[in-house]
Amino acid sequence: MNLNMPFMVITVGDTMSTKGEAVVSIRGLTMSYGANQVLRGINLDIFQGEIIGYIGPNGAGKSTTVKIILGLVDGFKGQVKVQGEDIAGGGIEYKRKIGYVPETAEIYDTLTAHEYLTFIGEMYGMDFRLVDRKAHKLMALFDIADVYHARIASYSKGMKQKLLIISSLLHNPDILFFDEPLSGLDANSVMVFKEIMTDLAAHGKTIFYSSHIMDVVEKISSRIILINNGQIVADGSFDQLSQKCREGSLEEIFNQLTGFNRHKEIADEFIAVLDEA
Ligand SMILES: Nc1ncnc2c1ncn2[C@@H]1O[C@H](COP(=O)(O)OP(=O)(O)OP(=O)(O)O)[C@@H](O)[C@H]1O
Repeated sequence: MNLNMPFMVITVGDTMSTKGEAVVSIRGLTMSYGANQVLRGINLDIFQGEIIGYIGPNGAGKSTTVKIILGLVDGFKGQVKVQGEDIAGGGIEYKRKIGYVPETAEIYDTLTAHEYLTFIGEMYGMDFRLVDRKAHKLMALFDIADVYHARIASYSKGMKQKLLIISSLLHNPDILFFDEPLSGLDANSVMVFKEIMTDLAAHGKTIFYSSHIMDVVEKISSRIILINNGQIVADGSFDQLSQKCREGSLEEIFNQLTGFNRHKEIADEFIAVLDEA
């Protein structure tokens, strides 16, 4: 592992001229919570059909970036455009084209999935019967159709996660933001969801996928963006990043670019503290 260049910026993506207009365009994005400057000048263009693996250490600002794009967080500086529309303009129409699986979600869990999903669908202007039929079919494909009329409070963690995924996709959005979408899913469901992501991109959808599961990000992403200390420190396909960093896995690239190699030392110290009398 080469730790001599922990904070270099690696950008190896194509230029805009080869890909048309950006679906999401971010310029000079900064964001602070009080004295804590979380984002320090993010510049980013995301293009149709890309699966962006958006990675970085805990607290790096991944969820904050997504929430700003979705219009859920105010107080940022810089410019964010979604399909050419500046989100600071106050319009909400662009949100119809977006689906979102948040890292942690508040679901109305006294509702049944039937009630919840038809409510969400109708909020997007869908016909009740259409959303009901689609919701039931999608629940069946995730093997949870039998609880369609059961209260969400009775669901396991993975069942709730499947429900969140379905609710993000019901209205067939063009741009998907998935924040740790695999959380709680069993191995079979992970395989299904990975295929769904690939198919969505092949159908021209754009996916912004934030996760700490490096081997999935490595395999699924057409482009990987790593942020550290509020800045983009790497941007390119896995093959491009691995050639530049001379590392074999995304986990090792992550270690190198975040300047981290103390895992063994920290684990040893952790055990030593547990052993203290
Ligand atoms: N509502 C908030 N108020 C104050 N600080 C916040 C708030 N939300 C996030 N932060 C801070 O912003 C920083 C970035 O948080 P964010 O959730 O964007 O990180 P992340 O990269 O998604 O992390 P993780 O990988 O742990 O999910 C952290 O220091 C966090 O404490």
